[in-house]
Amino acid sequence: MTILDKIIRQKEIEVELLKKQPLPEFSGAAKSIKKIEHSFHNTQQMNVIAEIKRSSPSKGEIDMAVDPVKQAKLYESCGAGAISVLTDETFFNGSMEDLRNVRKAVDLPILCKDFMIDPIQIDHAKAAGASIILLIVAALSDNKLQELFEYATHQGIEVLCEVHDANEMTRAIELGATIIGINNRNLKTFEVDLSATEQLASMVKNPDTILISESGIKSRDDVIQVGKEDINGILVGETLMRSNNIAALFNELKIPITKGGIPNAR
Ligand SMILES: O=C(O)c1ccccc1NCC(=O)[C@H](O)[C@H](O)COP(=O)(O)O
Repeated sequence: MTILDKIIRQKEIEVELLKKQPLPEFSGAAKSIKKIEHSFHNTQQMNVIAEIKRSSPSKGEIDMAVDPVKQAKLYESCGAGAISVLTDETFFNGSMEDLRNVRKAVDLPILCKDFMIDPIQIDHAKAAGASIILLIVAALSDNKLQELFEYATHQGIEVLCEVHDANEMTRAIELGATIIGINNRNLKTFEVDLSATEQLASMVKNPDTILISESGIKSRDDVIQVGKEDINGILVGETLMRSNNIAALFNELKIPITKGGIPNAR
């Protein structure tokens, strides 16, 4: 059984529990939630989705003592375009409470980084103040993917549709996903290969699709590599969480971009 299978099995248990709980009040109601779809178009620098990640199955403990609110405010002040909060408890030591607290502290779009298999999870993400949720194509049948995509969209929640290979990218395009994340990490083997972004981004022909390169990005050179294709943003977790100079790291990662990719990257 792969780690993704184990995570999904755990989510099935959690979903049954969520269905027995009352839905918390929407804590982010007072905020005007900015959309990634608008803010990631036509920018002049690489957009950074900065992640709050205490630990992970592939790396173990990263920063168990992190204060998610302090970290999110730091990301915002350094120019993050959005914040990703890992809300899974069992495998990443995150929580929906983290997201709720971050929502109160920052005005940026917030991605609920979890493993969605049921609409009830989208309700809880929305109630905590998420503006965008993740749908991992590898973890969902076509029917489930469509159901969750339509449900989230109908709720006014944006969807980051995550792919790792050509077949998944075809499914995301056929679904009509407007924001596609190319995960450089294979969630079954943990292997990271930044060339996944280059290979899969070229399959996207709609210039309005927002493309995000996810995982394994550590340096300016890595951004230049994934930016050979026309991507709009990068999702960075571990490197930011381990950095002791986050402002300098943002300067390194926020490379000028133009339509068609980073100038001179090829
Ligand atoms: O990070 C993992 O080990 C992992 C394992 C299984 C499923 C998902 C996993 N990570 C979620 C992510 O997609 C990353 O947190 C995100 O892309 C940031 O990656 P990184 O910059 O490499 O921390």
